[in-house]
Amino acid sequence: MPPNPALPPGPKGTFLLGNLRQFTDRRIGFFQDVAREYGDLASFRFGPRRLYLASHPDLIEQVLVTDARHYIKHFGARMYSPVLGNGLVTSEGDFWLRQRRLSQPAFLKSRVLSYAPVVADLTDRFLAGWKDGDHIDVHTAFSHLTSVIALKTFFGLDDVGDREAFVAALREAFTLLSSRFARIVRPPDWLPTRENRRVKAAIAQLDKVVAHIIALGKQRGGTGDDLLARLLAARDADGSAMTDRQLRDEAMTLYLAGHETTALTLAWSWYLLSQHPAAEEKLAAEWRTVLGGRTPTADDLGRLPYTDAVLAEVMRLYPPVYLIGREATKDLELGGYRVRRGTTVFMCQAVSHRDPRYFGPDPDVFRPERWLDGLAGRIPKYAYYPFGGGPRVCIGNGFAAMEAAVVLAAVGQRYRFTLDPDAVIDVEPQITLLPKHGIPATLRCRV
Ligand code: HEM
Repeated sequence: MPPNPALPPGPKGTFLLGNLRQFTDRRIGFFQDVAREYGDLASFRFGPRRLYLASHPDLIEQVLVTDARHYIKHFGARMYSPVLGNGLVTSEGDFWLRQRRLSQPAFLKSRVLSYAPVVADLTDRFLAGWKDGDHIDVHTAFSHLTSVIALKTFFGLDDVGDREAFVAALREAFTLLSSRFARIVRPPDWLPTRENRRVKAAIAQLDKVVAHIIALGKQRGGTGDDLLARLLAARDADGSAMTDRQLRDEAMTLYLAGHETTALTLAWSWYLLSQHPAAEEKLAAEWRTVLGGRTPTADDLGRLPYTDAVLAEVMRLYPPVYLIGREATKDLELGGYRVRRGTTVFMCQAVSHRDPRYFGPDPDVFRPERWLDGLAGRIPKYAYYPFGGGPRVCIGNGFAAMEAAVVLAAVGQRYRFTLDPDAVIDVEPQITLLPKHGIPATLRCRV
């Protein structure tokens, strides 16, 4: 049967903006309402731009896997290309494939597990600065730790000055670019507006800092254990290596894709555990039995089922990447409807992961036990997809799982977190799912 040429059902919007205001006001709430009211495939509009929301696992699989070659990343992802360049997250086609093949060996399971001792050591050092009764913002603290871990394991960077220069330059460039996302009209990049000049200066500064990091990597002769050393040594089938520009783009991409996402997993973990003492106690019991106070090693990682269940449940309720988008490169079919070339299809983990069809009558409840009896094998693959799927699945998912489990167990054996009684915990969905007002808490020593 030919696809229905009509649009899938969806909310009414205003003439000029479409549904953009509803989206910018509530983001996840907007997607939840759209899925609930209009079903597994809905449509809406941002200004002239036509968008779909796919909420059924089969439709998500069709976009991410079956029809993957006919989709590219959506317009929002392209907005960050001044920072990310042609790195793995933003590149397309043959170029992306070549880069993915060159990078993949650095993410082999055995390589990833070899970073566990570095993660453990940096976490121990980080904890040396903590004491019982300290008041912290959990999100800020774990962003700092995962940033230190990323800069060391990705680039071999220890120097505090280099680290701070990189983080500051990146923050400036990213804040400027993020503010462009929700605008329908923005001046073209070549126009010398005040904002464009600031973006240009911020990116020039960032490029300088990254060039320095890459030069340091080359000085070490590519012999280090970090990801950069592995990218420096990587050779294509024709023997060619990555150019400096490619190295810059991949370095930036890995850092950006790889540290805040893991920091959020940890921050939301401590928040949820602080609210669920029974789950926290079970976790502590698992660590006592398996680790007995030791910082976990790579060998321990397969022996911590409750830790894995907690992390799966945290990423179900608070998926660090809560939205994925793809743009059709030709007219396609999806769920019986036509997807015109240029249409963006969104898939929202924050909606899918709370779908009662797959997560039962309590989809909003934090219950790690639900993962212990084989739930992952019973639900469709794309009912739960914190790391995306298909050819563009997260290349760092094994790294993230290792890092989160090591840090959680290393920290959790020593400290608990008591949330401030007047804390307001709310989400701020930007590219990742941030806690809007942070997660203010007091540290309590476990021993
Ligand atoms: C809990 C932590 C993490 C989460 C939830 C996460 C999530 C994701 C998701 C959903 C995608 C797919 C985006 C799309 O399809 O448009 C992705 C892609 C990617 N992630 Fe992650 N990520 C995490 C950690 C990491 C780490 C640690 C690294 C690097 C070491 C990393 C590097 C990347 C890269 C390079 C891509 C692009 C892959 C490609 O398109 O070939 N991520 N991530």
